[in-house]
Amino acid sequence: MLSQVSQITSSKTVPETRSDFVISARNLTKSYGDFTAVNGISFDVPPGESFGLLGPNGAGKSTTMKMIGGVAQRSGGDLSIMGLDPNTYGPEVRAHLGVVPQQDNLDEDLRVRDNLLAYGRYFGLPKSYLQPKADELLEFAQLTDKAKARVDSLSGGMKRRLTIARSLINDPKILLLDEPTTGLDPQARHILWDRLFRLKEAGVTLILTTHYMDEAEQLCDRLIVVDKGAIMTEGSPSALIREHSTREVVELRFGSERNTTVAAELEGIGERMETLPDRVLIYADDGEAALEAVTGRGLRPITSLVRRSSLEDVFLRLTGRSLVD
Ligand SMILES: Nc1ncnc2c1ncn2[C@@H]1O[C@H](COP(=O)(O)OP(=O)(O)OP(=O)(O)O)[C@@H](O)[C@H]1O
Repeated sequence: MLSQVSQITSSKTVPETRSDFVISARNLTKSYGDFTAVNGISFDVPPGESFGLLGPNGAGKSTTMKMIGGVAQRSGGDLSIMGLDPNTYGPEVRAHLGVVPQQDNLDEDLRVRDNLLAYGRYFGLPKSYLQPKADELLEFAQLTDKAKARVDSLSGGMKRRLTIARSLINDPKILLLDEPTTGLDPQARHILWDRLFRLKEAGVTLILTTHYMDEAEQLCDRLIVVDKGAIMTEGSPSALIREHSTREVVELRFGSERNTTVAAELEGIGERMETLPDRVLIYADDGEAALEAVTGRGLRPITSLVRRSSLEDVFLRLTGRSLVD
């Protein structure tokens, strides 16, 4: 189907390109006046990969997505999508992309199924393709029984699924998802993750931004950790955790007054310590042994928790800050 979409939207002769990557970025930069939102980032995404941009608010994730999606012009660097430069081949590149923006921008005046049909018509897709495709996508988004419902009657999770269904109308090879589950409750997030997994299984390349470490760990084969417009590190979630953290972490809460003063008394326990306003983190491969060492010194935290290291710990290690402020 994609070729059909490409034919419909293509106005130029598209060069034959060969690349091992569906997206390649080199020194990608975006400035707004004097402010550099994306500061020379480089990455490659092979086909079928689920690739994440993880970072706090303002890191430059959405701006990067907008450059890939052709919504924002880059200020510098090179970008290739399916071997094509989106600056030169905008419509041809967009024919390969599905875009799920951070804010749902569904047409609230149209019913659920009509949203899909209207979007498909905008792509110039024929009715004979669109009717069955809309039904297939409603099924995929678990919205078949909502086909005739008004969009404003849908829950946040349903709206997100409809936005994703809509982005798939042209059978894209690459799906761009900007903060796909922000604002959703845990159940809605899990349903969405499951749908995204299925797309990945079907061979769609997923590019997603998130500031949720659990989402990145669940969905991403590989990710870049972005802060202040630059890449801090790159790798699979498990490799990043292995490289930048210990196996386990002990979280101790001594009360807001004491958390910052207790550090000296914990000296030497575990491999490393982070003191945050609300808790102290001790990094150790054996968390239980580290906790025993704490209590062995006569220290009595109000709460204690031994957990596996996560991408949050990677971010903290690299930036000294928490992912979610
Ligand atoms: N049109 C714009 N004009 C000026 N500055 C902008 C514009 N768009 C984004 N910025 C700034 O660029 C920086 C990066 O923004 P961006 O939206 O890419 O971050 P983000 O990592 O996606 O964070 P969020 O999750 O909050 O969207 C921010 O400081 C933001 O204020």
